[in-house]
Formats: sequence, C-alpha cells, structure tokens
Amino acid sequence: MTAEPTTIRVTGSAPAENYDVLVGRGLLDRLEPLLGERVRRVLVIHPRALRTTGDTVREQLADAGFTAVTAEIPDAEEGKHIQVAAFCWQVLGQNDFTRSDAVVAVGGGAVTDVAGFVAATWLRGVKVIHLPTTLLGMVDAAVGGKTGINTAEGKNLVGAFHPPAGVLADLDALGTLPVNELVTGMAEVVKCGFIADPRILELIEANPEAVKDPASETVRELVERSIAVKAAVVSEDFKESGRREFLNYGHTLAHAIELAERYSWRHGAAVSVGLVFAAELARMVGRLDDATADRHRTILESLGLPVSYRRDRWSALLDGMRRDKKARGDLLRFVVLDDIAKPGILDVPDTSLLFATYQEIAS
Ligand SMILES: NC(=O)c1ccc[n+]([C@@H]2O[C@H](COP(=O)([O-])OP(=O)(O)OC[C@H]3O[C@@H](n4cnc5c(N)ncnc54)[C@H](O)[C@@H]3O)[C@@H](O)[C@H]2O)c1
Ligand SMILES: O=C(O)C(=O)C[C@@H](O)[C@H](O)[C@H](O)COP(=O)(O)O
Ligand SMILES: [Zn+2]
Repeated sequence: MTAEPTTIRVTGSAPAENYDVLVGRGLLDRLEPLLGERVRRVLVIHPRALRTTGDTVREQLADAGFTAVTAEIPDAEEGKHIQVAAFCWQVLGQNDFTRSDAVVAVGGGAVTDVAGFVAATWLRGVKVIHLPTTLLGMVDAAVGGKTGINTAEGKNLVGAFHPPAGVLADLDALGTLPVNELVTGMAEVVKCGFIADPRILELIEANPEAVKDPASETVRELVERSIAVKAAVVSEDFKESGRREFLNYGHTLAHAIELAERYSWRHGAAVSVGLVFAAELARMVGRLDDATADRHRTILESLGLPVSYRRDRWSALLDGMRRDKKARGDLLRFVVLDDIAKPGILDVPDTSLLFATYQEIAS
C-alpha cells in the first residue's frame, strides 16, 4: 500500500495563488483531478533525457480523454532559452490551445522554469502543473511561481510570476537521478536550513551519507522541510517585495558564476559557492559570528559541494552580480545572516568590500 502523501499548502492574496504541493510516492494519478473540469488539451513539456516519463504522462492523459501532446526540449539550461519558449508557443498554437487548457512540466528546475514561462505567456496565462523530477525541482523551482529563461546577459533575466495550479513531488522520480544531481540540489536545502530551519542543518550533519540516498527517510524529511520553508515565504510575499528576497541567499554570486561558466555548472553547485561567499561577507562586516560562517563551508564540503571559485574571474563575476535582480541602480544588495534563521539585507555601495570578501573564498 502506498502511504498518503504529505500536503503543503501555498496561499496568496488571490485565489490563483493557492495550491497544494504533494510529497510522496506514485503520485501520477493525482494529476487528472488537478487539471479540473474545463481543461481539454494538455501540453506535456519534458527534456530529451526524460522522454519515457513524458510519454507515460501523455499516454495517461490521453487514456483519461484529454488531447495530450508533448514538447521535447533541450536538456538543462539549454532549455531555458527564448527559442525553446517559441517552439512551445508554436506547438500550443498548432494544437489550438485555449485559455482553459493547460501545460504540465515534467523535469528539473530548468524545465519547470521554462514551462512555467510558456504557461505564463501563452494567451497571457494558462494553467501549469509541475511534476518535478529532481531534488532541486521539488524543494525549490517547482514551488513559488517564479518562471523564467536566461538571456546572453545573464540568468533568469526574463520571466514572470505565475503560480502553478499544483505540484506533485513524486520521490520515486529521484530513483533515476544521478547522485551528483541529488547533491547539487542539496545546496538549496542547506540554504533553507540557514535562512529558516536549523533542523535541516542538524539532519545533514548527523548523516551526510543518508542525504545521498533518495530512498532514505532523511531525504523525505529534508524535502518536506525545505518545501515548508519556501511555501511559508511565498505565501507571505509572492512577488518578492520583501521577505522573498531571503530565498535568494547565496544567489547574487551564484548566478554570476553560472554566467561566467556558460551554464556548464549546475545551479546548485554555484549556489554552494554563493552561500559561502555570503556567509564570509556577513562575517567581514561583523554581522555573523565565526562559527556560523564556518558552518556553511563545513556542511557544504561534507556533501562534496564546491566552496570556492577561480581568483582570476573576479571582474566577470562583478559584472554578472550587477545584473542581480536585488540590485537597485548602482547599489548591490546581498542577503546575509545575522544568525541562523535570521536573514537580512546588506547594502553594498562600495565593491572593494566584495573584492576583499572574494579573496577569502577564491582559489
Ligand atoms: N523558479 C525557481 O524558484 C527556481 C528555484 C531554484 C532553481 N531554479 C532553476 O532550476 C534550474 C536548476 O534545476 P535542476 O538542478 O533541477 O537542473 P535541471 O533541470 O537542469 O536538471 C538537471 C539534470 O537532471 C536530469 N534529470 C532530471 N530529472 C531526472 C531524473 N528523474 N532522472 C534522471 N535525470 C534527470 C535533467 O535532464 C538534467 O540533465 C536552474 O535553471 C535554476 O535557475 C528555479
Ligand atoms: O524563489 C525564489 O524567490 C528564489 O530566489 C529561489 C532561488 O533558489 C531560485 O534560484 C530563483 O530562481 C532565483 O530567482 P532570481 O529572481 O534571482 O532569478
Ligand atoms: Zn536557486
């Protein structure tokens, strides 16, 4: 018998901002009820690597009486491209998708981001349901309604806030995920631990190896706790006018590293370095104690995640960081900690502080 899934509710100021995130196993039969009465056509967007899963979802929907089509898109960050969105818009147009039809995303965070963007923009907004298949997708990207694509100038520079109608985080999907993908996703879990839920940090520290076993109860608890952190934040501040910025902890440098590496680094790996940098920055300005700053490095290293980046790339990184969405004019703004579960914002008008901080983490 399959155990009942855990339900984590996201709420908002508008009815469309209310939805459930289900965490469990064997959740595919929960998709049809989420689509509702009015949906006739469904576009299933999946990466090449998940063709079999995409076909399974399409066939199940067709058996249930929907007109279901798939759009197979390039893998990982190559999928977060305007040409990929245009391809999906073409499929929607050629199949006469109306405002009462729907998009289903099957894949990691790259897929949920671009599929969410396609849904947000087709006819100015149709329903989207996320079936995340990576740890990172489950704990972060599929939840909260941030959608987007990259441009030549940087990460997620074009997008929209468009909440899903539901998220099915089926832990069975993690069974085929390469361990390095599981581990990079853990960077966002660690982020949630530092900004809001110290129990996450204790669980990882107690058994870093259990964290790499997708069948473990530890992974399930980490997934549920991280989603709970994100759900609480986005329920209060969907469009990032305040508290939601804390979910961006570590991301100012992370996105600059991804751009500098032309997206050959996984997002989670870059977030890992970004978290260490943000902790060092808070230590430098006297906001964070040594032990808590060091704890970032220790816990991320215990998972095998990177904690430093190339010294010779500073100027490219600074250029990238200037395009961070938290920046206001020439002012760079960073999420920092005053303590565990006490995030705040640090305004940095003078980049010499950033350079000095970078020297502490550069290799
Ligand atoms: N919108 C948000 O709030 C938000 C939050 C965090 C991250 N993101 C975005 O998410 C993206 C990163 O997501 P990601 O780490 O999931 O990477 P990803 O989507 O690129 O997937 C990583 C790799 O795993 C493969 N894969 C996916 N599921 C699999 C499975 N079950 N079995 C085997 N292989 C599988 C994919 O094909 C890909 O090669 C970044 O673009 C990041 O910016 C968005
Ligand atoms: O949901 C959010 O808000 C986040 O910041 C979560 C991040 O982990 C995620 O990578 C997000 O896509 C970054 O957003 P951006 O606004 O900096 O592009
Ligand atoms: Zn992220």
